[in-house]
Amino acid sequence: MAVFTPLSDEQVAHFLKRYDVGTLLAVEGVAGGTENSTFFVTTDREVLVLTLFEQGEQEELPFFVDLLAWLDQHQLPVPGPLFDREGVALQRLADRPALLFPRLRGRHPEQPRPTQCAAIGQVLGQMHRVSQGFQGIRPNPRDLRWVHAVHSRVMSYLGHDDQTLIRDRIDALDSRLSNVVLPQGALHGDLFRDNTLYEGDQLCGVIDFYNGCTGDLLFDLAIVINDWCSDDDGALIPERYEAIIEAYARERAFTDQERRIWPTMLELTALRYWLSRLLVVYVDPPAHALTPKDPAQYRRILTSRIAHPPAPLP
Ligand SMILES: Nc1ncnc2c1ncn2[C@@H]1O[C@H](COP(=O)(O)OP(=O)(O)OP(=O)(O)O)[C@@H](O)[C@H]1O
Ligand SMILES: N[C@@H](CCO)C(=O)O
Repeated sequence: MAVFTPLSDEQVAHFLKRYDVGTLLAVEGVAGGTENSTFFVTTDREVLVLTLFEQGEQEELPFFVDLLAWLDQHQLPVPGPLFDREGVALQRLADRPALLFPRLRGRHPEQPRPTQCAAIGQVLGQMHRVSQGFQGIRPNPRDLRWVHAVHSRVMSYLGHDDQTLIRDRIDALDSRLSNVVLPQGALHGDLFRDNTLYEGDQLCGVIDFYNGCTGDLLFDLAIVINDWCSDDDGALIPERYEAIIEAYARERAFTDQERRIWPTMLELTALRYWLSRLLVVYVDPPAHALTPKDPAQYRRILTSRIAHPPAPLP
């Protein structure tokens, strides 16, 4: 469930008066999602999404609003935040920060076809090109420094082999990533399949930018490859991998440094999600009773990336 703060129809109707969006017909809580309260709001003119921010770094919300608005202005398929009659996007409702968005059509792809993979590769490449002109700054909070900072918090819950795997990987990443300078820009930061909406092969939108940040563009692509292209054993699925990489490369050419560091970036982002999922399970469970995502899946992805380096970037 993902309505942690219920809202009455009267509260929503009153809230909508700030905007030029028509009058309320219906409000429906959205079942997906784990962090925020989300509602589909139907007016006599359109269908909207209302998000209440329950937790996380709320002082960062202006960055996310600016990034979404920037991508929307550059014709990327994202839900650009709605601005009220006074030009304000970020509001308060039920004592929480609130944003209103257009509702995008479509469903999350579970087993994406190569054509659907090509669509996300193309849009991510376009997004990265456009994001290089974005002025906002929010250093990537889940990079190798974060891995260093948090890994010791989960070690005592793990067996000897897992502890050794994590220590060895951090050592390898340290030596391979020192003095590496890669193309920078704004990142989605969590572009899993369940943060996209498709109708057939058409990508209708990319949502949930609340891990958005700035940093190595390649980090974002590696997150996508690990989630979209891994089988149950963690191995890469070649047809999906090729479709994403080829479509991305048509939008943004890779540098030599990126080509060299690519296998390392896949390992770094696999370790990042293994650790973040371990933290949720053992250290910092969410206040709400939700089934945590399986950390072992990202252990399998990590060991597969170490054993079988990917096909080189074009
Ligand atoms: N603009 C939108 N158009 C259509 N559906 C949306 C939109 N925004 C959110 N949703 C739907 O609401 C669900 C929850 O939204 P969101 O991902 O922002 O919440 P969350 O609590 O941050 O979830 P999580 O971080 O677990 O993905 C999404 O999975 C999607 O189904
Ligand atoms: N996409 C994340 C959860 C939301 O941050 C994961 O699969 O672990």
